[in-house]
Amino acid sequence: MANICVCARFRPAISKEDGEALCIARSDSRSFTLEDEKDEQHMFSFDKVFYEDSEQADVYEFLARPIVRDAVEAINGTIITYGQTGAGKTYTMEGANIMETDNHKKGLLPRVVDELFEAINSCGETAAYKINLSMVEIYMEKVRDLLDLSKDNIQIKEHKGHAIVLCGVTEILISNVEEALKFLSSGIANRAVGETQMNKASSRSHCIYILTVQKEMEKEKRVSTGKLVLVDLAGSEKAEKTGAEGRVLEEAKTINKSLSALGNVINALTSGKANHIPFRDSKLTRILQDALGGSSQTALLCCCSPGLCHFSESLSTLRFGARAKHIKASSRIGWKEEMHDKKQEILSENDVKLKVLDLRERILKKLREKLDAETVKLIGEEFVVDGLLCEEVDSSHEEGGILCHIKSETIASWKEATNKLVKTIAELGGENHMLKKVYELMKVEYEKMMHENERMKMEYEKMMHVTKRLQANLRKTDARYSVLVRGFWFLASTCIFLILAYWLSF
Ligand SMILES: Nc1ncnc2c1ncn2[C@@H]1O[C@H](COP(=O)(O)OP(=O)(O)OP(=O)(O)O)[C@@H](O)[C@H]1O
Repeated sequence: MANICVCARFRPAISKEDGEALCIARSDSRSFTLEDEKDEQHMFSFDKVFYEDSEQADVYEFLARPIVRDAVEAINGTIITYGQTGAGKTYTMEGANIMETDNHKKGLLPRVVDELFEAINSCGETAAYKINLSMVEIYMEKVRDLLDLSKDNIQIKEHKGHAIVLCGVTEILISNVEEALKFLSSGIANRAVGETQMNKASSRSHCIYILTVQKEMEKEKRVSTGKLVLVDLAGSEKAEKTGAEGRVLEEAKTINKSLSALGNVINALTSGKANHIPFRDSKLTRILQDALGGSSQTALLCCCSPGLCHFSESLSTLRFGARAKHIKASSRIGWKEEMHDKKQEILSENDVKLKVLDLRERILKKLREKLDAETVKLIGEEFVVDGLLCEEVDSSHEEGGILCHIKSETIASWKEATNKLVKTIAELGGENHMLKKVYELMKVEYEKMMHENERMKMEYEKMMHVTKRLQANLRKTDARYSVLVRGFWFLASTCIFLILAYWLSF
């Protein structure tokens, strides 16, 4: 998935909206028009649009499945649901209920869990997997551990390798789908939920589900990790419309503030002058730093209500999505290049170590020819102690870990590049095919023209021959004509002379 995959979803009208006019006119599976009461139209295009009749499974297949598959291969991914309160974010994420078994109502989260376990169970014995689950919510600008409510102010730190870490968050090792759903269900029960006019069970917090997939390859003695983050954002809302007051109003203000901070980050990332991205302006943007500014594969689902009365909220949600669509790999390249440089640095360090090792082996081999084995061993150890020569490179050490991490980043960028290449190759293939056809046509035309040319050449030669003959005839005719003229003048002058002579004789 290049850059950010942005989709829009319109939920069906709910009972209290029955009979209400709709604000959406479908174009195709990627674009639609939003219309207000005055028939003013706003065209939008996304990677995919899920209309009112779309299935939960369709959303999962398009938006989440590729990211989940990649997480198993140690590529980080983030899925975010965004939108107005009551627009269907939680329904999309969790389903009607996290334990829901009805396939029509089952949300992204249980499907993600299913797919993760299916993927790791079908990979054979080449690798051992561990899946850990963490769940936090950002409520009133505090990060709370939903799996251990005593941790109600978790700190966010940035690791050396730019990864965002939640310090001390509970991580539960889950070994099967049932266990995962059980913990998810108890975490969800701990979420801050309140009733607003718009939504009976409105999420008053941003909820973040983190599934970490650790893959241990025994043969290669390597461990790699893929982090899958699902974010169910709290809904943006207009206080006057939701009828919020008191605590609910305070919650709404905090939610709107953090969503504005998210909007500012998106604006900074898409403005092209991203010297400073205000990730630190809110807990939400800080946690999403990885997903938006880093190397994670990210999918954003803009949830909207289809009713005309929600037009302005839907418009602002969709504008947010349209803006996010412009977050390009370029703003995330800095990180990738840094990782690439780091990788090169480590690789060249290892290269030097290998050369030194080779030198050590050669020296010790020479010494072995002259000295006994024990003395050579002692000298070898002395070399290492003195720092003259190094010990063998162990790829499973710290660098191995960094390399694994870098590898996942590199795989992601290579994958992205490969996808682009495949697309370009397909396009070029099409162009090539067309050019070949044009070439064939031109060849036929050229041959026709050459043939015509030959014919014209022959015609020309014939004409030249005729012209020459005509010229020769003309010259002959000219000569005859001058003889005749001269003869005529001779005869005429002779006659005149004879007439004069005759006349004079009288
Ligand atoms: N695709 C859908 N199909 C059927 N019902 C839906 C769909 N999407 C949402 N709903 C229903 O709409 C209502 C509001 O949805 P939901 O709670 O998911 O909204 P939300 O965006 O999470 O709101 P908030 O931000 O307030 O938490 C719920 O009753 C939900 O069951």
